[in-house]
Amino acid sequence: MSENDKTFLGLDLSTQQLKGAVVDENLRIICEETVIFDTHLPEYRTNGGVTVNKSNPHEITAPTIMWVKALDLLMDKLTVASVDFSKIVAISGTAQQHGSVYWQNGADKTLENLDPSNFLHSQLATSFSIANSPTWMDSTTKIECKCLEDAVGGPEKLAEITGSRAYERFTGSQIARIVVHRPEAYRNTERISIVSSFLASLFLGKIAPIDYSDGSGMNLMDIKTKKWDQRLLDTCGPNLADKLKDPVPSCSCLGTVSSYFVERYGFNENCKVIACSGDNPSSLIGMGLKKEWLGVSLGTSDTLFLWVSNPKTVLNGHILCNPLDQHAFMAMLVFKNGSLTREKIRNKYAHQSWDEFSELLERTPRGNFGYIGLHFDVEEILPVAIGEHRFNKEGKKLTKFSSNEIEIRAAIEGQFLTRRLFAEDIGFQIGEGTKILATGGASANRAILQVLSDVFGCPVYTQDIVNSAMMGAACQAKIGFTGNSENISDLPPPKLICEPYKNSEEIYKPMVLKMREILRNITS
Ligand SMILES: Nc1ncnc2c1ncn2[C@@H]1O[C@H](COP(=O)(O)OP(=O)(O)O)[C@@H](O)[C@H]1O
Ligand SMILES: O=C(CO)[C@@H](O)[C@H](O)COP(=O)(O)O
Repeated sequence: MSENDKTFLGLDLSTQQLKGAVVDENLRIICEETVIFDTHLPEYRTNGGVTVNKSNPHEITAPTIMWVKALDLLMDKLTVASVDFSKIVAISGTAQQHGSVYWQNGADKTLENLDPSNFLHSQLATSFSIANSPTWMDSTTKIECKCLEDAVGGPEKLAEITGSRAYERFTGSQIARIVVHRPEAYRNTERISIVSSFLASLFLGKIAPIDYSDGSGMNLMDIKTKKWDQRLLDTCGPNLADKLKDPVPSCSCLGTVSSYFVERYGFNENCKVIACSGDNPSSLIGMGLKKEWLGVSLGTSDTLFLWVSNPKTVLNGHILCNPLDQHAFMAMLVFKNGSLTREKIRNKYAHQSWDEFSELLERTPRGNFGYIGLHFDVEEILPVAIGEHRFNKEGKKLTKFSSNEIEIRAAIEGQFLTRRLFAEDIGFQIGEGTKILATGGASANRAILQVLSDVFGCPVYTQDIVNSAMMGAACQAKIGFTGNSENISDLPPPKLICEPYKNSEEIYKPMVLKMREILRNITS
């Protein structure tokens, strides 16, 4: 195979869809396909890729086997698109963070002996001891979170060790809940994966290890030593070290693709499988995020992240292991009510049209006459709050606003004001010289980015690829293959999309203060 014939496969198993892209040596996309869970796999009846338990709305899961079937479907789509699988020299992936997969006793053997004439989903149907994987949207583990913090001496101590105080969606407390509520299923669990290492396992034909970066989103790992903390493992469940196995450096080579993919799709038997990671760490890679930039991902969740060398302990946010540099870290803030909330607002006030939504958003003045809307459709992480809240300039609670455009701007400004407030609280340097690099589905919307730019007082850039997590996965494949992280300099450069209006700081600085007051009232 000549140099130029080499290709890489990057996959993104995110909340709402599974995407895959084949890229060439210069990271140019040759082919890209998507499987949307709600529409392409309606038999699983998910909404936004997840299932909300009707009797406990905090319990939000996804059928594990749906993700397997999505991979079968994606591979078919790539085949129909005439991808030459024999040219792919390395595969890697990215996935929603924190979600967990419980492999039934014997699953590793099943993975090793897959029959290439059959679909993966029909062969793995009985391989999961828990059928519905807890997702990052779940918030059922308050009790377990308290136990984790108590085990090491409180939230600060846990944040110092693992990079985060206990969060309900983090995998440690989720495992602990399974141990309490499904003890029999836990006993029958051979191994536990997080969604990214689960994706790697399907290609590897054996249960894959967890990478440092996504592993630091579990409240179980010491982010400095990169080892599981035994006290935390013991608090969550018996023999947990055996079920997790040791984590590995991000972008490390795990082995070659399983014979199933060689025989069924014509992959080269030397094709490497590179450790998969979480969608936010992969986005940091796929954006080529430099030190002076703030990454803002507007996907199902909204996240803010940046590269940090010497992180402080933070209580409202996370420090994760950096996926590119084992001595560095990334700081991150996550907001649950991102795109699905914007979609709700669009459907209610703009006839389900992004064009109409954008037009109405652009028609209202910055600051929105002081009207602020907060929409926490599922329990928010920052702040911990739920429900719809509307306020006028004087901070008086209202039940609705007088027009659709005021509703829209109030909701979008409300989102970005809370994001700025929490970003400032954990010391993100926002101001002169800060540049935002936006990604994720909603970064295609210029009107939304203008509000982001005005509220933060920074210019906003995007890249030619909307899905930086998937591009990050392709980069991981290339880095793992070549063993060199300098090899990803071909990423598209950031393009300036909008700059803040001159008086935006005069408008939004006081509104951040007002927001602080509002949040104090709705969360107390
Ligand atoms: N033009 C648009 N304006 C605003 N939001 C958009 C637009 N196009 C797509 N989106 C949002 O992007 C979201 C999906 O983003 P994406 O980053 O693909 O999600 P994830 O990776 O979490 O599955 C959708 O829920 C949709 O609301
Ligand atoms: O919980 C987090 C990060 O801590 C979320 O960001 C998930 O990783 C889901 O990501 P998207 O599907 O929104 O990309």
